Amino acid sequence: MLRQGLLMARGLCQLMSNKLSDSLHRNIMKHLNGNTRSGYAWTSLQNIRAVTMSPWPFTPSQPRDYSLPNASWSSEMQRLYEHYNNMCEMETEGGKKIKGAWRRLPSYNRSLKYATGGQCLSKLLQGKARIFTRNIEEQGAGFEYVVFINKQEKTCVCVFQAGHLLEGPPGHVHGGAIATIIDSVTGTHATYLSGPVMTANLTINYRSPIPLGSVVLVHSSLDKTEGRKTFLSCQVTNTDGSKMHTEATGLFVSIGVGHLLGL
Ligand SMILES: CCCCCCCCCCCC(=O)SCCNC(=O)CCNC(=O)[C@H](O)C(C)(C)COP(=O)(O)OP(=O)(O)OC[C@H]1O[C@@H](n2cnc3c(N)ncnc32)[C@H](O)[C@@H]1OP(=O)(O)O
Repeated sequence: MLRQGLLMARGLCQLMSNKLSDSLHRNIMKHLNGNTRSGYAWTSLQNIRAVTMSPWPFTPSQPRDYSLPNASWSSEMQRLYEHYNNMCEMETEGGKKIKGAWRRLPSYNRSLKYATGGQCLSKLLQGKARIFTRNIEEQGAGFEYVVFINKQEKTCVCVFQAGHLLEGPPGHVHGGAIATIIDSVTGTHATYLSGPVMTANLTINYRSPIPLGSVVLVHSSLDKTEGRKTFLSCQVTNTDGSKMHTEATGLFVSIGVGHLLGL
């Protein structure tokens, strides 16, 4: 009898506590969606990982991972996604799944999600800030892309489908949009290899126009590292590699977080 009473009391407490934290959570999310500075979560290394820190008991919602397929992806985009994704995880003869040489990098639309506190963090935070390549809400209209990285070979490939809002010459992709995807892919690759970096130099040769709506591959490879400097090469080709669209080299310089804050 006593035991039953205790169990009921514990259940009631749990129910009240869940209800309370649900309601607090709802209020916090309402507050955050109004772009006010509350809670604390930071998604760093743009396309690499999301680290979410939140004071108990407020569990923030999961951000959308833009690197996952959506309805706007063409069959070619989907095929290449599956091609590289299958190399991320392999099945042994015994049916056991093991890690492959490749990794898909998740991608979010904010580098800083929610933040409070610290002067430095607040200085960086702009509630309305969005990652340049992920700021068009309409699926398929802007940059649709997914980045895979091969740790062993120190190479990186991005499957990129350019939407109609990226037009430059009639029916073709704007050179600035091409530079943007190159900077994002090589910058992500350099960050993965060397930690936080900034682009110091990007040299681009445009060889052949990229048709709007087509799918291309953006390959990035490490040339060398020298102290704080990471040198990468990049090629943008059609999906069977028979046509070179763009070639580039990039220099990325390692920075401390203080550099971004102007300290
Ligand atoms: C959280 C992250 C998420 C990262 C998420 C990743 C994905 C995002 C990708 C987007 C990346 C961007 O768009 S970044 C945004 C665009 N880039 C920027 O705004 C950068 C602006 N520039 C700067 O802030 C600065 O100039 C730096 C950081 C690049 C370098 O300044 P510094 O730190 O004072 O270093 P400094 O001594 O000048 O240079 C270091 C070495 O590099 C050489 N060096 C410097 N600049 C150049 C150059 N243009 N061309 C040749 N060499 C150069 C120097 O000679 C020196 O060589 P030695 O004497 O040692 O031999």
